[in-house]
Amino acid sequence: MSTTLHRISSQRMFSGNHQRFSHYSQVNQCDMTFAVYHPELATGQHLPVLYWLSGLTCNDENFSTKAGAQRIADELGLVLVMPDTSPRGDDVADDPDGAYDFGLGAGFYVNATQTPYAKNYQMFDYVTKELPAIIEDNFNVTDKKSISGHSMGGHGAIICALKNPGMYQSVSAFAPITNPTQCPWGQKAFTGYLGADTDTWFEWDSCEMIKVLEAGDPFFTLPLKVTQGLADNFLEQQLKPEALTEACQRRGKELDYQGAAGFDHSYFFIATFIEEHLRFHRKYL
Ligand SMILES: N[C@@H](CCC(=O)N[C@@H](CS)C(=O)NCC(=O)O)C(=O)O
Repeated sequence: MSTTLHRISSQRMFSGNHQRFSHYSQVNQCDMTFAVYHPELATGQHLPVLYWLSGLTCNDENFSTKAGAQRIADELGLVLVMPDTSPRGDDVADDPDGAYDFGLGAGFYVNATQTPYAKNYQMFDYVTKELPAIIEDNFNVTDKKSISGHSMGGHGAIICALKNPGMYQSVSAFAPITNPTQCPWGQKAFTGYLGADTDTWFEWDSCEMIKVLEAGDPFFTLPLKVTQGLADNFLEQQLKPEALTEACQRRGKELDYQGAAGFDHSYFFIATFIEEHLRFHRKYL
């Protein structure tokens, strides 16, 4: 069934346009917002897509206004697609205390199974199925796609790749929450979205999934790049980059890991390294 898109805004930017859309999401059963930057290097040219998944508290606008990605995407001929980080709306369940790390702005890119979240929080299906179908139906894109993100979204990007063998050409992450079953942000989110039975959490944890990957899984050869600020105040308690580097090392999975001295968790960090990540993805798209 085709989806009706409502254009919220359209701004000329470099050779192309930065546009925001809303639409009714079948999987999340509410209106969702996303942004697309499409270079117009040659009118009508079909271009590959990089999906960007943002972190806690964000919507589509944090990345589009702070990362400075469009200038490089324009040069490289890459379409950027930036979804929101959760369902939204007055009828969508939120954290009971309105906390920033669960509920609105914090969908964690999982498919919730628990009441009342299961009704609207199907963010994994949204970013890996519904949104790509909408993008392919409505924009001049090829079927080549890669995925990247920050923090909750950095982990989300890795999970999307792990759970969809062959779907992406490359994956990268800035300061991902690598091992959510072992950190407070992840434990809170997974308890709320997936329930108290921790056995159901492992298929949503990148380190746990890498541990049990079958030999020959396409993830083993998927280009993977991670950049982590070493002055990030969430480093030890929430992000645990060594959990991911160790999981990859144990399974012989190549990982281009860069610790960036002096950088924190902010979009100043992302703005500094986004060009490296976009050039990395372009090689495979
Ligand atoms: N609000 C939280 C931190 C939330 C946070 O740092 N969010 C990151 C993603 S995990 C972000 O990108 N924030 C929005 C921004 O910097 O524009 C706190 O004060 O501890």
